[in-house]
Amino acid sequence: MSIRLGANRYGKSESRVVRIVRDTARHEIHDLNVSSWLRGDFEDAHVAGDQSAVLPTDSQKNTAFAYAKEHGVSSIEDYALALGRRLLEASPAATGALTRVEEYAWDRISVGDDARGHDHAFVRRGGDVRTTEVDRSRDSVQVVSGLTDLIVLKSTGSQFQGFLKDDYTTLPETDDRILATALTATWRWSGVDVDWNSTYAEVRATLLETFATTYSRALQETLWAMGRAVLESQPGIAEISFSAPNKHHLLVDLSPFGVANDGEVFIAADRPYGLIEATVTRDDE
Ligand SMILES: O=c1[nH]c(=O)c2[nH]c(=O)[nH]c2[nH]1
Repeated sequence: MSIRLGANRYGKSESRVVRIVRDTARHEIHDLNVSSWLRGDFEDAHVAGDQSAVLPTDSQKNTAFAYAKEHGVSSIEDYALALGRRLLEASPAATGALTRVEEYAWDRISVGDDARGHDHAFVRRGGDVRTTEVDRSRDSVQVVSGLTDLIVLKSTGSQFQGFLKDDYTTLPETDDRILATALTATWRWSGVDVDWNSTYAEVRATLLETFATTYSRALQETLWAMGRAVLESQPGIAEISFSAPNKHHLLVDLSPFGVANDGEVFIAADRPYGLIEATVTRDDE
């Protein structure tokens, strides 16, 4: 019998790093969830109990906090690039470092009629979360930007019909339904010379506008339309991937009460949900 160690990696997950920029009276906040992993030759740590090559996950966590100050957080991508570079430098046995960062957005509290909002009081913005994943090896780097939990709904402009039917198919065809999802999207950049913050806002706006303005014959078609629109407008993006739970809204039968329901009252079913996933990519990638 031959047994060997397979793929392995290790790191610190979900350090909640909050960086306040307080160089002036008008503070800024970056509220992050940071995870890192090192991969490489860590065989001895597993099979011989020898930890001499292992940079502790505690040190990885400390670096995440120190770098929030030493490098700063101009964007989560820029921060993750720097953190990954440092972890790789600090760990000779590592061949790669993966850094994942989520950012929770805060808005300034508006006070009176001052449109600028308060200098140092914030209210957490609900909704979607910006994400990045930076994968560094010794001679390459790959940046994926993204968002998760972008909850969107169309109250019409969506159908689902003409689908394959078998003995177990009961779903009625519909030419007018609610389409809703909590979108996760990740887009891979072909380089790193990118304005991370402005492109993030542009991609998010493109996703929303395409969702709103495209008639949907299925969530699959909507993902394709959103992906195409992003690749058409952002030459630096090589591919975009989606994970989209179909948040079913089922028409409630009000006829027992003698009440008509022409697409007006729905039950939002949380489970089960269809899960539609797709990647839209350039031909030459
Ligand atoms: O947009 C949809 N795609 C499907 O694949 C599917 N399947 C289903 O039951 N409803 C839907 N809706």
